Amino acid sequence: MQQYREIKARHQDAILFFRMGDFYEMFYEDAEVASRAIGLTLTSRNNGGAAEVPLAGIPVKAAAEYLRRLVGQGYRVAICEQVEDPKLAKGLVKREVVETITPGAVFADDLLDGSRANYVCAVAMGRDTSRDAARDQIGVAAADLSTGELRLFIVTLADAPAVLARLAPRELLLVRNATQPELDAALSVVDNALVTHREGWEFDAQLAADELTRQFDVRSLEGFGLGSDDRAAVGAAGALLRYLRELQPGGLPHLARPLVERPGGIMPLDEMTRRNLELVESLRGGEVAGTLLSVLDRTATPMGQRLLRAWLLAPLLERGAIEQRLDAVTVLVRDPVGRTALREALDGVRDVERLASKAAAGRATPRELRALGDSLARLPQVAKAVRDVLSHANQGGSQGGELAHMLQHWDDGADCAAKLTHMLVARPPLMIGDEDTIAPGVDADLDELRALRDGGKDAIATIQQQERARTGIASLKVGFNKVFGYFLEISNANKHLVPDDYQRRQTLTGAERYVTPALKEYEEKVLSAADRIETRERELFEALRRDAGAAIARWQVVARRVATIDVLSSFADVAEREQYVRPELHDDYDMEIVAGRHPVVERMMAREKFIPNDLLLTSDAQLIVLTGPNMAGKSTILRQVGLIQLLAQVGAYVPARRARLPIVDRLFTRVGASDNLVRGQSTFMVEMSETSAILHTATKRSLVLLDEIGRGTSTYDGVSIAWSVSEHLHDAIGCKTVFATHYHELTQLENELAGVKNFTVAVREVGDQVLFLHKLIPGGADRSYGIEVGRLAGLPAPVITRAKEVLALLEGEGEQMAARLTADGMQAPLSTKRRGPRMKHQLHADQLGFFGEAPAAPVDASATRLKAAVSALDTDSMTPLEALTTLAALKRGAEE
Ligand SMILES: Nc1ncnc2c1ncn2[C@@H]1O[C@H](COP(=O)(O)OP(=O)(O)OP(=O)(O)O)[C@@H](O)[C@H]1O
Repeated sequence: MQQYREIKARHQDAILFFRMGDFYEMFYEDAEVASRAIGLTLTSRNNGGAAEVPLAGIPVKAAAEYLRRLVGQGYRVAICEQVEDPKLAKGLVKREVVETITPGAVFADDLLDGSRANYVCAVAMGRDTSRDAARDQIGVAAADLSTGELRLFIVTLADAPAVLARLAPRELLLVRNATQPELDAALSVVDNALVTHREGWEFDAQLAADELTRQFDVRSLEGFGLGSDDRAAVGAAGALLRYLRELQPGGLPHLARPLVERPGGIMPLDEMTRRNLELVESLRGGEVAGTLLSVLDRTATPMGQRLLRAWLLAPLLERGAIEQRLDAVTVLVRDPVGRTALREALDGVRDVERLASKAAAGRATPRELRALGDSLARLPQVAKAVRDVLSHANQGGSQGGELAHMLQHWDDGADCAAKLTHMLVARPPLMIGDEDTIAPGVDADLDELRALRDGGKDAIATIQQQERARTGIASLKVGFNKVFGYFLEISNANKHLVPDDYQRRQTLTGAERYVTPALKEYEEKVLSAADRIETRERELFEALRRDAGAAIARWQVVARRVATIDVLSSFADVAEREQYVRPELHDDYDMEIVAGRHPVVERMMAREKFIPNDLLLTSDAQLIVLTGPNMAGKSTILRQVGLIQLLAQVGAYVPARRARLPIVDRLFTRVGASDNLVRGQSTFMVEMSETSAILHTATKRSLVLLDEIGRGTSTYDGVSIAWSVSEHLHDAIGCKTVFATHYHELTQLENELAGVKNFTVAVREVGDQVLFLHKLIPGGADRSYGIEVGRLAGLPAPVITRAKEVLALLEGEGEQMAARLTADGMQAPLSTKRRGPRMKHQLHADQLGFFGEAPAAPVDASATRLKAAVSALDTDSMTPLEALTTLAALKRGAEE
């Protein structure tokens, strides 16, 4: 236990799997935690007379499954192996922790999702002093151990959540005890990540620079595009490297040189937009089904699948870069035959990125190394298919954009592929020794040993014939087991025929097993050959794996290119199948979508059922107020505009007949009330902070899509906020905006502001039923048909009838109110600038009065009346403003 305690002391925060023979044992608290977490049986062990030690063990062979479950629940597990042969050990067997597995640092396939990267991110805060006004700067270092990818991000505090949400790390490394409330807020977008705190000095930029230069064997970090102002990112990378090295004491030979990303090239997508547009996860359930990703994913390789996901979360901002991708998609769309050939070539390509990483980390099994070889061997076909597509395109005068870049300095590692497929058998075993791994004809020694082994086996088979003839026992057979080796088995019925020179080895119920000197002689040959074969195979295999792994940088590059080709061809495939068009991008303001469709909703119905819609946003119509009944399709139109713009900036074709689009610098989508209660904020508060973020960040070049601002509060507060938000977006920001709302009052904005246009989604009334036409037409809606939708949803008939009565009453009230307002000399009923607080108050009191729940001011002065009024209040459903207003009314009542 002494050895255990010493090792455990160095791995306090992990569950220690302590190797003892064929088991990993866990002791004390580790055993208790593991037994609770994954239902292991807890036993105990007598610790030399001292107290009982809780103990739980798992067989080494079954460890992968237990690991998967523990790590899946967010635990870290340190694997402590016996690092010397117990037979050769003098005294206690030496043991060491060979790796620590955490949710963010795993290699095993069953702990990874092939369709997404598995990042561990270190985040540090710094200051950018290079500008006139020093600004907070966030450095994020992200590593995916399974692919060897290392990325550094230098972002502003405001953009940090977008980057982190995009990376969706499984594990976060933060400075211990740092008081950084701004950073904590930014980090709140990361769900379900294991947080690991590290000492502040580990994030020191100077130390980190040393760490990085040592790891990548370079003189300075300038070659990576890192300068002295990037202290936060460098610090984060240093801390991350140090941490990963601790987890992998064997080193990180497969870690690629860092790719640095700065603001500018990529549009930061905030969490609400990412969620509301359901880019890679559905709003409900967080699944891929029903997302943009699910529609666009026709990739053939896991690398392509991962890259597609990353692209959808990182739209581009530079027109040149976008056009490069679009050019590539165009040549692929125009050449269906070439594209089919390309997709066929891609089809058998496995996860080169992860397989190569395993090879470099010395973990690839024989089967995986062969899969790497087979996949690399297919790459020349991929290159040929791309070349064919490009040469067709060239004949038509097109250069091929990004696709052409993929072939520049193309290195598919044909040499290595040939070596791997030549040296390894076609279907190698999972482990050396189970079956042959190295192909025949590769190594003379090995061939000779195999001839010996096979000759021995043949000789043994001959012995069976000879001995049957000699003894006359037809059922005599030669067998083998690991304990006794080769033997001759004779059933009890024939025991009397056994010759004298047979030596008995084993007695079974119905038979006896014997050996002869000749059998032993061949057995010796066969077994020693088998031992030597395994040793030689291991030598050859490990050398081969080292060679393949040493070229990791080449494989990382080619894997990335294959992924890009795969995504581009997936875009082309979807474009053709779903009849998407190439967006026409320009640098001006206007946005024109002709017959646009929602890529996901249209797939949920027969193609002709989905009604396409046109949308024009220009400086004369920069803010569209979109009203219309419930269920008419307002949210669908809103989202489809966002998705079309996003797809265009990702470099994909878009679901429309024609789309002339500007490049927008930001895309904001606030839809409905998102459920942020988990984060301890009220729905309305969340809505307001999201709106506030948009107003602070949007520019003239942004696209803002708002659905139902202000719904979470009282009608008058809501309308007032929606009104002033629209004015601000129109006057102060000037961005393109589509504002879907049930507040029909907002349609009056069209009369007041030059760039506002009203649109509505048409419905037709047939009798007392409503037909949803889903067609966008100019003008405003005057009714919501909410009750009709309630009826469709199955509200009981009496409730519907009563709702209609109440509506009629309310509408009567509204008319009276309008009349009163006009009498008061108000121009536009909702020109809030002109309407003072007194008036708001008065409106409110009317509203309360109608429902008769709260006391309308003035309240009777007597204490009993006041008490009754207070206890009648439904405080749970009141908004803060209602509460204040009512309180003021009560106070006035009390004072009278
Ligand atoms: N263009 C369209 N063509 C065909 N069906 C559509 C179209 N747009 C929407 N729909 C259908 O109508 C349903 C309701 O659409 P949506 O949620 O966009 O309505 P809404 O006006 O935003 O409703 P609410 O105001 O109640 O939120 C969609 O789920 C879809 O089935």
